[in-house]
Amino acid sequence: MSKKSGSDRIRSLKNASRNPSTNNTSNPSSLEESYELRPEVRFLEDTKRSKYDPLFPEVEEMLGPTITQQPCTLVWRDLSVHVKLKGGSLKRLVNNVNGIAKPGTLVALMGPSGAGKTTLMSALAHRSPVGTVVDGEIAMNGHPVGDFMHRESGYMHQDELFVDNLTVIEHLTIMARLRMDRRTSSLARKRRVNQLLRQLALYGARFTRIGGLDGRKTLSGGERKRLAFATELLTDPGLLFCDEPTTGLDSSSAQKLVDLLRASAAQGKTIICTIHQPSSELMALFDRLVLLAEGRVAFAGNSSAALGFFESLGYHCPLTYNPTDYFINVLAMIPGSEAASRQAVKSICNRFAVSDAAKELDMEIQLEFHLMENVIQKSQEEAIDNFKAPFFFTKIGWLVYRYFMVIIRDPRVQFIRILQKLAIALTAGLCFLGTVRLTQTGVQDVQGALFIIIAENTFSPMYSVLHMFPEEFPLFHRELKAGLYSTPMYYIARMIALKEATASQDVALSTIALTRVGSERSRPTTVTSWRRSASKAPQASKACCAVSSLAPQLKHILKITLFK
Ligand SMILES: Nc1ncnc2c1ncn2[C@@H]1O[C@H](COP(=O)(O)OP(=O)(O)OP(=O)(O)O)[C@@H](O)[C@H]1O
Repeated sequence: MSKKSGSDRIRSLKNASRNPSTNNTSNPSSLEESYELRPEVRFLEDTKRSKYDPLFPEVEEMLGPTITQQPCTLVWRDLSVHVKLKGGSLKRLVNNVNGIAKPGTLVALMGPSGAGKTTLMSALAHRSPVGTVVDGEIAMNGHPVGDFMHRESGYMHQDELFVDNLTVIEHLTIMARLRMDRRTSSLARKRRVNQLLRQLALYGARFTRIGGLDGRKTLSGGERKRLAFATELLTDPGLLFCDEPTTGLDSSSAQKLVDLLRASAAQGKTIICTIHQPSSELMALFDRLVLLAEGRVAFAGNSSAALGFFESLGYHCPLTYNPTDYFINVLAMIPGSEAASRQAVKSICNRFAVSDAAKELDMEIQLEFHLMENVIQKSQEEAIDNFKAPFFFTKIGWLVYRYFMVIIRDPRVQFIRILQKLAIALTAGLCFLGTVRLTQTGVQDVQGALFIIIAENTFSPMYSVLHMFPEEFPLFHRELKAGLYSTPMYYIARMIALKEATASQDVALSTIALTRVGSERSRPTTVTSWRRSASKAPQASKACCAVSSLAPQLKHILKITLFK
């Protein structure tokens, strides 16, 4: 593929979204052509095959894509978002906003910090935090938004969270199992993972660990963002929300990521994206710009029309200025003159509310609500009801696999634990070597040995899981809200993985210590003691997991357990 100049690329990407003939999900070449794939993802030089390879690329080429996304139109009218404060009063974060996002469009949601961008996007995606009150109408394809939005739309968070010890392909495979319809064949799942690895230029890094502290190669910031994007694209949702996807990336990685968003929009997706300080070239890739300030819409429309609107209000962007930076500066609160800034913002929002652009937008929204009520609602309901989540035990199985990998992929911790167990077992065994006798002293010795073994099998697993929940809570909470699994599923899977991974160590401790202590004459007693002491560890772990889940932070848990 020949290298295109920036403006050529923007033109071709935009044309792709406008031209229905190329705007077809059954033609993956449009994405590949518009997004310049790195040479290594073309597989030509890649001869290494392993059991993790999702599918051989030539088979993939033959089969072509299977998933067909549904075009999504999202409309919101008179939308206000309030948050409940401690005293019970409500604080308004988003104030009576209207808007529309159509298939094939990439919408940039911009505004100064604290303008309400994340709050608005969470409300649109039906992912508002607890304690938030959303008023107004939001509809996707004629259906008021509800829990189905977790399945029908993707949400790329600003801070991407992963199980760091997994490799890219393991992560995507597990996510495909948890997210995709249970009737999707194994072949189709592998094909989807394979497609995404290729399309998002992650194929070369498919065996790379996502993160970790053991000095191994891990994903770069840009690759992590692309992996987060790939995760959301697994089910090929028609609607995608991206919260500051370019934050923390250098300009070239940011450009590549927005190119990807643009290319996805060109395939018919509706993408709403909050973004900070985009360059002019990046901004040119967006179809629509929505400027928020103080929770209100200061402008909505084509980014080129924004300049005209601000100029009509007397705000002239200097030639050397990036227009979007200029708009944000105009709408930002100036320290020391907040009242004047607020007044200026209020006046801009009021002027926009009565502008021709706002009237046009209102008409479009009214029309969309009207059409939706009559035409599409039924088919959308059918499509929503049609989704079949994976079975309970399938999810548990894949979660167990994931957590098992987390445990065994941290060999240093395992190694230290084994050493510690061996040391304790040998010390206890040597201290009480051959002390099992049917005398008063013998019984007391056995009691002492059992106490040490049981204490070790109880307290050591307890403390080793104390940090577990606080560490995993953010990811657990996010995946729980996304409907990937339920709390009981998480708990059961976590416990099974924990038991399987550590049982051998606990059994080894009891066995070594008790065989040193015990004698040939009391083998039945030794076996009973061994069984009882080894079984203490899982029970202790489970009890401590319950304590671990009581508080979201480790310091709180230490306070609970140490009674500080
Ligand atoms: N739970 C809450 N309680 C009180 N105020 C809140 C709460 N959540 C958000 N806010 C306030 O609402 C406003 C909008 O927050 P939001 O996160 O939507 O802004 P933003 O435009 O996304 O900002 P940024 O670009 O800095 O991420 C901010 O002033 C924020 O402090």
